[in-house]
Amino acid sequence: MPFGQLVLGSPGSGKSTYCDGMHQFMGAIGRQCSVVNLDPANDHTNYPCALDIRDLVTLEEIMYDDRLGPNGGILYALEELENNMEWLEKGLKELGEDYILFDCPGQVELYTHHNSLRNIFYRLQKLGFRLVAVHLSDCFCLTQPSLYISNILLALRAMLQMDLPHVNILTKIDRIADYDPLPFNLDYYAEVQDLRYLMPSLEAETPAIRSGKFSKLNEAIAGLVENFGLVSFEVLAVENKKSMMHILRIIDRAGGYAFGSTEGANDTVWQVAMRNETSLMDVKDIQERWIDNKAEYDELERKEEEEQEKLREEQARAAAEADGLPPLGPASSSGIRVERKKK
Ligand SMILES: Nc1nc2c(ncn2[C@@H]2O[C@H](COP(=O)(O)OP(=O)(O)OP(=O)(O)O)[C@@H](O)[C@H]2O)c(=O)[nH]1
Repeated sequence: MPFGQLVLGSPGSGKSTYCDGMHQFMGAIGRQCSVVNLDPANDHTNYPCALDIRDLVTLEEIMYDDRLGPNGGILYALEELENNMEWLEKGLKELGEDYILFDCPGQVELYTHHNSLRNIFYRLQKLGFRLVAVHLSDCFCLTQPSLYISNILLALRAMLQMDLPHVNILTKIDRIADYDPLPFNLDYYAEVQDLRYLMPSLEAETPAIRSGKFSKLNEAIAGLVENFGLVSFEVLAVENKKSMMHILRIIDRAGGYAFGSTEGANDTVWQVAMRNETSLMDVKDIQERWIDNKAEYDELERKEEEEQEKLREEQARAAAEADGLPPLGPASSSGIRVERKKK
């Protein structure tokens, strides 16, 4: 049974970098996976692209042929894909891969109200794919209450529209310590606790429109988010292996990968749950990890990785000697290194 992640998020939230990092991380843990590019505007991918929507349709062609702008062009391209699902189905079949990362376009209309993306994945579900929507938001949004609340609304809308197991992630969390100090602990934002505490800073942000109506609107939005009670965020620094491991565990649970590809196969659900429970205890307090003691943790993890690297090299050398082979060069690093794009 194939599994997949739909990587969603507004432009620049880190979707392609995530796909690249997750692809490398899965390679390092021995899980075969492929990345499929579904963004018709993405003409350069850092990851090895197993299947590319641009082989079916490109944004430039659509904009030229149909005289559309970039936003309309992307929506039209996804409608094209929806009408040519055989192309995607055939491509996925030929790949024969058990795990696929789908790098989606950044146009938010595609996962707030336009139906093509939803219909495409609905078709894949019918083919047996077990999918998880992974919705990314740049943690920069925490620096302004209005941005943070907009991102919550966006995440909520995407959850309702995509109607799939869903994991929301605040990306680039390694940068959060570089921004101005936040008025609340990082957990407050990640757990989406009572938004009413943010109201004074929200109103201070826009003094020109402060009014009774504005306050009521904000309270109504806070009430709406609270009533749904669906949104919370995980945090991620894509080059940090522990952070990637934590995210993948959560996604595996959300999509059922953690329970094996067929019910009753291998370990029981309880065995898997027990195993994950102990590993989840390793998760640190995010405020402490990414803000209060970030430098100390970075240094600690760097040393840990160096030691693991040395150990791997020694083991590889010992294994080669035992087999009577010539000594090996340095073992290949399983660290995630992603290419940085200049924006
Ligand atoms: N520091 C840091 N930078 C990151 C991280 N993830 C992504 N970035 C950077 O964020 C920028 C945008 O990342 P992309 O992966 O291009 O974002 P995208 O969502 O694919 O963007 P579009 O293709 O425009 O929709 C790049 O410069 C990345 O290097 C992270 O975890 N930490």
